[in-house]
Amino acid sequence: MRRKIAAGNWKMNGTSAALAELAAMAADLPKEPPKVVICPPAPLLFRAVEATRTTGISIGAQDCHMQASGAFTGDISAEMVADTGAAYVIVGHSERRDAHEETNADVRNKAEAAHAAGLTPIICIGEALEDREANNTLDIIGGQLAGSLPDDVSASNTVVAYEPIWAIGTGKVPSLEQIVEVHDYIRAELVHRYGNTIGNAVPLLYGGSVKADNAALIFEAENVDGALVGGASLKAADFIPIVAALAKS
Ligand SMILES: O=C(CO)COP(=O)(O)O
Repeated sequence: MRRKIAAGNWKMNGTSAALAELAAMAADLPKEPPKVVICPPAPLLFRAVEATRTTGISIGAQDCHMQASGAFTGDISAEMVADTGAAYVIVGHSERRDAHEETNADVRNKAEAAHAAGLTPIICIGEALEDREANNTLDIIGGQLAGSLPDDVSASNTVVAYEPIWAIGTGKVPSLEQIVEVHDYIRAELVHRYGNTIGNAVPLLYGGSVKADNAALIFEAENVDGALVGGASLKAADFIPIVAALAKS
């Protein structure tokens, strides 16, 4: 069975006061929880790892640089992320592809840097509204998969997150049929490139306006193995019901 993962991306939200939410999440995890990963802003990584050390929660960063070190003011390397005790790193989020002009090749290089540092990259892909409206969704997703995923993907070292850009922070969620179509396509592409064993084992997350009241329906899709949650991961009271829905699915 594939790993189920409930991941929270706090984006540029949260100061040290937000660490209390991690304790609240840990206290309310369902019995036999899925893997829970919280990705706070980088300044909180060390303390978030400390705060979750004896819980079932893992910590991830929201980005890393593709180089191991050097003159890259303001950036952090995968090795630095790993040094905090974090185990995951989001790469290729659409907000970084957009605001920082990250290309598929950049994302692939970041995923390779993550692997080299022993981190599990959560590699994000997703189409814009104009791609969806022009019926180009699967072409875009296929190109992002081919360009953003490294060759050294294994059953345990990579997670892929499908986040349609038009669903992020908008309250708009694709229909279950649309989610099934894209996730089945991603699964088929992974099997095609990496073979049955690896392709069928890589967890696929859905992201984009996942909330407590729509999570159970989304988790009905066979190739949805969890969620990458933005706004609803900031508060334990909003996030734990999503974790519980995943545990039940
Ligand atoms: O971008 C996202 C997670 O990475 C999704 O954000 P929302 O859940 O706020 O729509």
